[in-house]
Amino acid sequence: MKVIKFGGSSLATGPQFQRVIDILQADPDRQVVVTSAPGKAKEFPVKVTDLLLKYADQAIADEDFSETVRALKNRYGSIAQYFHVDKWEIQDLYAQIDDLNNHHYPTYRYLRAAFAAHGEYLNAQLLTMILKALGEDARFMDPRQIHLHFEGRNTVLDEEATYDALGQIKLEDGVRYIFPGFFGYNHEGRMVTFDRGGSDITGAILAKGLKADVYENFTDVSAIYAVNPNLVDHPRAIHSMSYNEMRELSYAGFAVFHDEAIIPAIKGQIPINIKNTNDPSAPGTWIGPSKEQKSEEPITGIAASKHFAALYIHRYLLNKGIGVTLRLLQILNRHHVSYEHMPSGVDDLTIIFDRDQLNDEQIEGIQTDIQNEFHPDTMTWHDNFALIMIVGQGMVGRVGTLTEIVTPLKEAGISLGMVNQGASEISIMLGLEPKDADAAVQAIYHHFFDK
Ligand SMILES: Nc1ncnc2c1ncn2[C@@H]1O[C@H](COP(=O)(O)OP(=O)(O)O)[C@@H](O)[C@H]1O
Ligand SMILES: N[C@@H](CC(=O)OP(=O)(O)O)C(=O)O
Repeated sequence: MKVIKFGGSSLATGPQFQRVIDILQADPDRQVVVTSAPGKAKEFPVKVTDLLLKYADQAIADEDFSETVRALKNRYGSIAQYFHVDKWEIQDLYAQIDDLNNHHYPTYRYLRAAFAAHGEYLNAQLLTMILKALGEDARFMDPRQIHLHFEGRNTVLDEEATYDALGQIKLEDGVRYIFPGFFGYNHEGRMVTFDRGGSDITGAILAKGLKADVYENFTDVSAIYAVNPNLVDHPRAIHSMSYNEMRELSYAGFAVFHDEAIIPAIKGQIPINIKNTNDPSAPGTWIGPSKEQKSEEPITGIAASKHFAALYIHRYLLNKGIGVTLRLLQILNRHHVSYEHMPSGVDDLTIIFDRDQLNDEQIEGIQTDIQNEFHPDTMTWHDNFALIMIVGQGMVGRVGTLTEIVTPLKEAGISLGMVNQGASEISIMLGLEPKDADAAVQAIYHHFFDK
């Protein structure tokens, strides 16, 4: 059995839905289907999830949302019309859009989650209707088995409850099960969403929980490329890579697959195949356990992400102080802040944060407490910081890779704020100004791949 997830670009229009149906019908093993909300298309520049969040914010602010609701109905209506879906069935979807604003939600966060989740919730219902009309035995699955709750800014999966519940599902031959992605429910039965792009995570959880042979993830590119295709023309495709390589690359900016979606796949040892809905015969990219044979290329991919911030602290004999790191972490804990990385030198260290997770009050509070407790010689806050991750199993034990990475940067006149190599040796992280990040990625890519 295969779990097959379609991204928003694959389900954006009627013709795209037809491609999805052809892909499903080409393989009876594609039994568990995960849908995203309709994404962008040439004629629809805004994703349905963004429209729903706009609708939510307008409802919260007591503003007129009639135009937004019209746009939402138009998205589902145009797909339904393409397949001549029964008028009453479309009306039912429209009523669910209208009804969103008639419910009570305990907080704005739950309200926004319920609105956003309906992008996939309605799309899964629509796909089920269309498949049934085509004579398929298709069943809509409300993802009640996926137990989620909000914890601070994060969404947490209750693994035991989820995998117990999924373990109870007995799949019948010849039936297709259509699950909406991106959300689950808390113990009060409220919809709780993952972060943006989280339908990939739903697919991975179902693949593990239902013991799939493979997790197919259909998107709008024919492979994962060694570099973001928006930065380099015709970049080299990655045919296969390890879970750990993908985890690092998606963490650092390969938005094609959500970084947290790797974890259930690793735990269930489910191979992942990224494929293109518009070119389904292309082999795509395989992601699985570590390759036994060493790759010929030292580098598998280069990713960049610009949503970080960094705090640089310098004080002579910082390394001699006992419990310095512990006390720093206690300060972060007091301000409910988590950090991403903490590379250190003899007398200094840098703490790297996800900028999107911080507010101004926390930034101020952390600096004041560090000032009072450590009296650093220098402390500087970099509000915008970019990280580049150069990843490759082929770097392990290889001599001179770092020189090869920094040489093209020197030639391009790009200065680095930080260099850090992970203990696993499969990645090297560079920290630099966001304005230099794209040029740095291009320079490193051309050095390694344009030979
Ligand atoms: N290294 C990469 N390889 C392939 N695509 C990438 C890479 N980095 C970023 N992307 C972007 O990811 C996009 C696909 O992800 P996404 O838009 O989330 O798709 P979907 O709607 O199918 O979920 C591609 O169109 C591409 O622009
Ligand atoms: N629809 C949600 C979740 C998702 O995973 O979408 P996509 O598969 O289009 O990235 C979002 O836009 O974030």
